Order: sequence, then structure tokens, then C-alpha cells
Amino acid sequence: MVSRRGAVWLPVFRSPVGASAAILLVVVLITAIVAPILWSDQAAAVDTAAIQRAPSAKHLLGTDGLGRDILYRLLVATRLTVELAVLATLVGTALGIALGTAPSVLGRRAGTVVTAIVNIAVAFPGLLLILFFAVVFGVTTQGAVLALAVAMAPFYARLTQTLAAAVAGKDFVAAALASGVSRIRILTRHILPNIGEQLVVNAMIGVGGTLLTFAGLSFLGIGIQPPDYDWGRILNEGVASIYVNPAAALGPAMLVVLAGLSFNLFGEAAAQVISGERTSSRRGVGRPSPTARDDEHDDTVEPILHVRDLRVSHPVRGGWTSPVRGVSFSLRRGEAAAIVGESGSGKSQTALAIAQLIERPGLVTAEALTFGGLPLAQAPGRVLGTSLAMVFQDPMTSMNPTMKVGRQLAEVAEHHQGMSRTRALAKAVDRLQSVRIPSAARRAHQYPHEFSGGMRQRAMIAMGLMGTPKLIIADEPTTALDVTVQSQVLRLLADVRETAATAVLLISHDIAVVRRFCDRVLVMYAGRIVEDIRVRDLVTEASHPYTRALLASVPDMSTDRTQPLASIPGRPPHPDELPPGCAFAPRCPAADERCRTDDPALVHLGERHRVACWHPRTLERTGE
Ligand SMILES: Nc1ncnc2c1ncn2[C@@H]1O[C@H](COP(=O)(O)OP(=O)(O)OP(=O)(O)O)[C@@H](O)[C@H]1O
Repeated sequence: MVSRRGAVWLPVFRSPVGASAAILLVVVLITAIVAPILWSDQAAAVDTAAIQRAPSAKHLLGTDGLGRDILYRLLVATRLTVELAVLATLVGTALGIALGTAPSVLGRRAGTVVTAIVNIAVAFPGLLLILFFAVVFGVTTQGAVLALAVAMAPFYARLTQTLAAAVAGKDFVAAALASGVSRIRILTRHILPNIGEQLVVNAMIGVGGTLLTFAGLSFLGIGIQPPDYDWGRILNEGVASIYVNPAAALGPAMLVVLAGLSFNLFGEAAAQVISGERTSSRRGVGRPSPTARDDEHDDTVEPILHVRDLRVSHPVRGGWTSPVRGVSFSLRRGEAAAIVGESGSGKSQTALAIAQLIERPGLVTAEALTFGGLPLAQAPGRVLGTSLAMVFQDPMTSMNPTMKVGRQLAEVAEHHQGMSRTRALAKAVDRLQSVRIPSAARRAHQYPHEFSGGMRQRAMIAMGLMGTPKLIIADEPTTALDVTVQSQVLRLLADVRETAATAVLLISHDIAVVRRFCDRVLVMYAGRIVEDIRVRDLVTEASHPYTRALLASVPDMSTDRTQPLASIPGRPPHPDELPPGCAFAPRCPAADERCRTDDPALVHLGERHRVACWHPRTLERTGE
């Protein structure tokens, strides 16, 4: 059976360009290997009686100044030419990867310095850099290799940074961060394997360019030094006798171009195939400033999570934007609460802030943010991945595609519980079984792409269960799944909750899902909780006009199907375009002057009911 990696490369050979380049490449490589073995003597044989002869049946490309056969010399020189081009590219790529990944491993300042140096070097003309370093490292073969490598490193550094930035935004990297995996390990296990393919392809295209440049250096006399010779040197000698024997110059020139092209075209064809495979914040308003604070509901028995006045801010041009503005709530052991609200209301930012996954320069502040009684910020490595688990929205991006599912799960136990590889894998299989993955032992050895969407999501939950989580934060875990699989995943979360008294914080925009699964709903609007209510009271007691509008937009058994569904007119405001009073006022049918000037605090309306509104339940009274 062809492995997945092998299968990815197969289409390269199917395209006409890829196939021709591959044939050419194979010919070049075979020549590089066999020519020095077969024809070294013929290439070195001096014949003073046949100096600088034109092409003949005996010497197809003629002879050089010492009567040596040019064709044999070209064939033998293939090895050194290709070897040095590949070596220079390898050293340059390795140097580039080291420079490109340094900012994420080094501290912030050192990282900024490295990035600045790379940016300056990238802007510098490549040829000038090569000539400069060739002089610095000395006019020798090694000097030329080093000069080429150092000159191409900034390009690969920039490429690595760009590719790594794209992968760093994926959920599986956030999941690994959540598990407390170190940055170096994230780099080596999660980021580099996922950008390796593109780097290899770019390096292959690069070999073609390096081959041409190296030949150029040798032609100028600052590449390979006698008695060694490559195509560039032979070209140099051939040009001297071009009027006597043009083939002496044309032969090496054509070989340089053909070999360069073969690497280049093969790399390009591979890049096209791979890219084909892969295609299947605004201005701020000043530093985060205090706003009306939620009046925290504090009657919880044994709160596992305690959040008071949580704020998340991000720097944007001209100031800061605050998508979460003073959120307060507590969660008890075994409680399932949902955060609902329209897109952009700050649900995910709240979840990420609790899981300590807001990356700098984003700023998280809170009067209290404790988990199991301990401040989360002080002990993220110990809590995340063990007693706090996170399940992300997109099962396609939640797992590292280059690691087998079992290994990804085992990594958590190896890292946090110091388990041996074998025991950790056995635990991974056990957890996969517990989330009802069929043939778990076999499945553990498969890659995520061999799992269906629902199975991947269950495997994500199993990853959370590798520790003994007291809280699972599930950010839209069912959005990408079909309805049947959705209920399976929710049932699974419900089982975990029941058996281990695990609290669940479910982020969702689907109030129907929430009503089936949760005890409590936290309704968010424009970065704040506007209502905190028990699910069983939702239909009868919901008091904020926004909550009622959300409810009205979901059809139920009593909905008149002949009428269009109620929708909420207008759009939620962007975090930096908030109106002065209640953020919902511009869309609220009950808003008056006070709503437009004063922001209402979140206050108790009942025993376990909080609402932030100047006119709670107004809509119901007015016959909504
Ligand atoms: N790094 C950032 N810099 C600036 N603004 C950001 C940043 N990250 C998020 N935001 C803003 O925060 C707001 C809330 O985002 P969040 O992802 O929490 O919304 P959400 O309620 O989860 O929406 P959705 O249901 O679409 O996921 C959005 O307006 C978004 O533009």
C-alpha cells in the first residue's frame, strides 16, 4: 500500500511538466553517480597532440587546452556540480529554518532582533550578498558553499516564519499550548512537521537556482578551484576558446541550464500539487477602560471556576480594542453552562482567556480568575491539559495531521503524568474506547485524516480525558458536524459530565443545542454578560430583550410555520464602536433615553437569575 506521504507526491509525476522534469532529474542524478566511476580516467587523460580540437567522432564536444575530452569532463563534473549545489541549499535551508524559528523560541527582545536582521537581509540584493560572503569566507570551494548558504538563509527564514505563522493559528497548536506542551516541543512536533513539505519543495526549486549561481561563481573564478572542476569552470575554459570550438562553451552552458531547470520544474510541479491539496481589528478607542462591572452571582456551592471582571484587550492601530469587557460568573463542579450570543460577542475570547490561551500582545486582566481555588495565571502549566481540557470547533484543524491520533493523545500523558511511551499509548487507546471509537487499538495508529469528522471530535474529547479534567471548555464543538453526530458528541460530553462530575462550559450560538444540554445560560452581547439564567427558566423568565429575541429566532413546536422567523434587526456593534449607554439599545424596541446614556450593570433579578437591563421583561409585558 502506498503511504499517505508517498501518495501526495504521485500526482507530481502525472503532470507532463512534472514527469519530464522527473525524467531529466533522474538522468542528472544517475550521471552524477556513475560518471566519475566510469569515465574519470578518460576525463583526466591529457593528449598534447590534440589540443583545442573541434568536435569529431572521437571527441564529440572537442578537447580543451590540454587535449582532454570535454564531454567526459562534463559528465564527470556532474557529481561535484550537483553535490555542491545540494550541499549549499541544505546548509542555507537549515540556517534559514533556525533563523525563522528563533523568534518563537527566544525571548521577545532577542526574537525581534533576529526578525529585524532577517528583514534587512531579505531586502539586500542576493548577488551582492553572495559576492560579499565569498570574499569574507575566502576564494575556496568551501568558501563558495558557505557564501551561497548564508546568502540564501534570509529567504528561507522569511519563508519559515510565514509558513509557521499559518500553522501556529491552528487549533491543534492552541490545544497543545493548552496541554502545557513547551514551545520547543510545539515547534518540533507540531509546527515543523506541518511546514516540512513546503520547505522541501522550496528547497528543491532552490537547488536549481543554486546550481546556476554556483556555476556562475566558478565561471568568475571564485567558485571551485583547480584541480577540481565543475560545469562552471569548464564553461570558463570553453569561453576562452569559443571562436575555435563553440561546443566547448555551449556544452557546459546547456547542461547548467537543463539541470537547473529539472530541479526547478520538478519543485514547481510538486508545489502546485501540494497547494492544490491544501485548497480543499480595527481602530481602538484608547486603553481598556473600566465600564460598569457585572454584579457577580456568588451563591455557588464549591465553585470550580470563578471569574470576576474578566477583560480581554488587543492592541490595534491607535489604541486598544476590548472584545471582553468585565465578565463575571462562577461554575460549580459538574455544572454545564453555556455562553451564547451572536458572532463577535466575545464568547471565544472569554473561553480562550480562561484557558490562558490569549497570546501576547493580547492582554487579559481580571479581579479574580481562579480554578479549583487557585489563580489560573500562576499555574497554567499544571492546570491546563490535566484538570482543564479544551475542545475546539473545527475537527479538521483540531488535530495535528502529521501525527498519529494515539501518539497525540499519549503525548499529553507522557508530558503531564511522566508516563512511559507504552503506558501512555495504552491509556490513549483506553480513552479512545471510552469515547466509543470502534477498534480503538487499531484506530490509535491512524492519522486524523483517516477519522470521520465526528470521530475526530470524539478523539479531541478523549484527548481532554487523558488527564482527569474538572472542567471541559468546548468551543462550538458541534458546529462542523451533522445533526446525528452532533447529538452523539453532546451525549458523550453529558456522559463525561455525569460520571466524573466534570463541569462543562459550552460556547455556542445555537440556543436549541444549549437547551438540550446545559443547566444554565450566560447570554453575551458586545463583550458582556447581559443575562445569566437557568435553562429551565429560559422560556418563561428570560428578561433581557436580547435573550428574548434570541429565543424568538429559534423555531419550536408552537411556532407558526406560515410566518417568517423572528430575527433581530441591526447588527451587534464592533468592540471599538460601542454606543455610550447599553450596547443593545440601538437594536432594542424598548430602549429609552436612559438606555442610550447609561450602561446597566448585571444585577440579580431572582435567586439564580441576573440581568443587565433597565427594562427587564418589558417585551413580555408589552405582549411580545
Ligand atoms: N487578536 C485580536 N485583535 C483584535 N480584535 C480581536 C482579536 N481577536 C478577536 N478580536 C475581536 O474580538 C471580537 C470577539 O471575538 P470572539 O471570537 O470572541 O467572538 P465569538 O462571540 O466567539 O464569535 P464567533 O461565534 O464568530 O466565534 C471580534 O469582534 C473580534 O474581531
